[in-house]
Amino acid sequence: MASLSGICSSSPTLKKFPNQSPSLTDPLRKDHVSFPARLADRTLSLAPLRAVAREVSDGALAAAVKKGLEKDPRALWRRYVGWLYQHKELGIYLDVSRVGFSDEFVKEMEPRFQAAFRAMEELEKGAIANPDESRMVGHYWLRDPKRAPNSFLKTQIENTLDAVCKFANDVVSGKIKPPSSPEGRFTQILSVGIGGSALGPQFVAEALAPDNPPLKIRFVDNTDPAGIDHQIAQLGPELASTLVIVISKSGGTPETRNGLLEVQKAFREAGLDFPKQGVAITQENSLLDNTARIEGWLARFPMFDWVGGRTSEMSAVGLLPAALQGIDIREMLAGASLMDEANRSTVLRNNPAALLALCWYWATDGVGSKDMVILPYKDSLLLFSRYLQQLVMESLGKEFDLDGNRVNQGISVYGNKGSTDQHAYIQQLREGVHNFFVTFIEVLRDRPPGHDWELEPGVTCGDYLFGMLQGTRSALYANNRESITVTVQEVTPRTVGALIALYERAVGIYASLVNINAYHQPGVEAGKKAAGEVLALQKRVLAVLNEASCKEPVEPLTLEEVADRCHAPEDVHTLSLFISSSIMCTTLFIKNHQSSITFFTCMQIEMIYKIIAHMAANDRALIVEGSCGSPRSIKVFLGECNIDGLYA
Ligand SMILES: O=P(O)(O)OC[C@H]1O[C@](O)(CO)[C@@H](O)[C@@H]1O
Repeated sequence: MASLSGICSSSPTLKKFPNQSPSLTDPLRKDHVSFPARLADRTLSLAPLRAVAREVSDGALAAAVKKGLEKDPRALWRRYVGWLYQHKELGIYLDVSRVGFSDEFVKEMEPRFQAAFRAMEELEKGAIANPDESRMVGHYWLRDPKRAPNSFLKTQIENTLDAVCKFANDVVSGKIKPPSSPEGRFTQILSVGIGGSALGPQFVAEALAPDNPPLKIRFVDNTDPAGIDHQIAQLGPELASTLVIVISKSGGTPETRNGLLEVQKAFREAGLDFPKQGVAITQENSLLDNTARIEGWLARFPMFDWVGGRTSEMSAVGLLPAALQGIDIREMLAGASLMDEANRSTVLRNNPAALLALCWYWATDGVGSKDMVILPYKDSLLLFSRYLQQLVMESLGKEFDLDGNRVNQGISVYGNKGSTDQHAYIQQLREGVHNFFVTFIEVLRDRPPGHDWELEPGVTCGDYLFGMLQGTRSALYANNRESITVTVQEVTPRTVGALIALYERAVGIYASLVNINAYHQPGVEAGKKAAGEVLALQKRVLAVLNEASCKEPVEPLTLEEVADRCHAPEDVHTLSLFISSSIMCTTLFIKNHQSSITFFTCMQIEMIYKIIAHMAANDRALIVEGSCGSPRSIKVFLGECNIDGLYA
């Protein structure tokens, strides 16, 4: 290993590139980030350094650090060679030389890594690694079933894989056919699912689907009616030869349910028999599973309790759509399994996932102080950053650590692809606010053999892409911006499987380092609950308006009147979720201070206003007098009175 003394020689624990920061007394500087309690040991170790640093004037400090920063190409080469990780069989390299951690930092972190390795070993043996939900975490068993903690789970995994392969073969070969398609075989997949039930399949389809797959894939991954209409319109008459795969671990996610209902309506309107073209991937006995069973859908595949949505790509969730597109899923599994094996090493420098976690910890101070920019220089890997966004942010973005301390952890992830992004935001990365570190994903093979040509003497199109990556990496480093480079030979099922496994494990290890549960997502529930409450309020608004509109003469209501009539004691809890006060709201609160309109009703008025504006924009038999731009002028009633009390 190369000596790192030249890289960060001014102090073992000196954060890299501090010459970037003009003032050590600036409260926004990262030195002033409040460290979570569990990280107090590191804070202490930085304290003497900060004391020294404060004694040095900004200019002198910058000069001192500049001297210490490694810009000598020979020393940098030694660091590169010393830390370069290679997985020979997979043809994957990991270069962490452009992240400025020191030997002392690595030494300091070693006990924590050993603890993380032990935690990972326990997890793989079937420990309850997700304590809040009392669940095992078993996505690693999916690519190596013999590691499952019992033979029942092992058989479940193997049987599911066999069933996926058989079903996909039968569909592709035309043995399983759509009932009324002139094509005589399935030609399209419409995948309905969201979050972990969409992002993996989307990434893999973009990365690996051949130019002419046996079945082409489309996604409904939202409850946006126009988006769903667009997908269905694009299918056109091919709806008759579309296999609809509905994916939801819980089987009750509203967006997915809505997507299903919309697609089923399109089938009815086209005179097609949905169950003969429907497939469900979900947990046994979920709402979706029961629906599919009762309606007699074409097939059902299980999602396991011990696989989280964001780590489900190697379950039926990812494998079935991939196999139907002609992607070699056993190769994906083999790549993931090989990577998992490497990531079981307890020697940090031989463990690529641990090396990534080390870099993340160093770059973000272990508190998410910098964002992770993912830049694959390959069009087919465009969706990798989007996939990683959920994997990293839903796993690491946590309010509390495992001991109940408030830590507000996380690392923000974004990115698209190079060199395209060089013409969008690299300007800021090079010269602007220094709040990120980059991960370059380099693919050595430009295009399949035999297709290359030189567009100028000695230079191919791919050479330009290569040059852009290397140039950007160097330019960022020259301006003290850190980067990691992951290099793969080619984008193949094997390397994609390995990349997914690499990041899954890095997230798990990093979570251990910062002592959080990476496998639950309590924060998502608040938004879901609030959305349900908005819809409940909408129903109450409609009931109130209906009652007033059934009167003779019709009684148009102001927003305050609607709110007053909607008001019920339980709103106090409900509406506290919407404390994003508006001017209208505050004004009303002050104006009506003496009256019966409470602050919470005031919150309700804002939401009622939004509900009415939304319904009015969507031809919902609502008549609004006044201007939506001045909410207090509004009076509203229903165009049709519904005496059956339909909205009650
Ligand atoms: O697969 P399901 O249960 O429909 O959930 C979809 C997504 O919703 C979440 O639960 C929360 O966003 C994700 O973790 C998950 O991937």
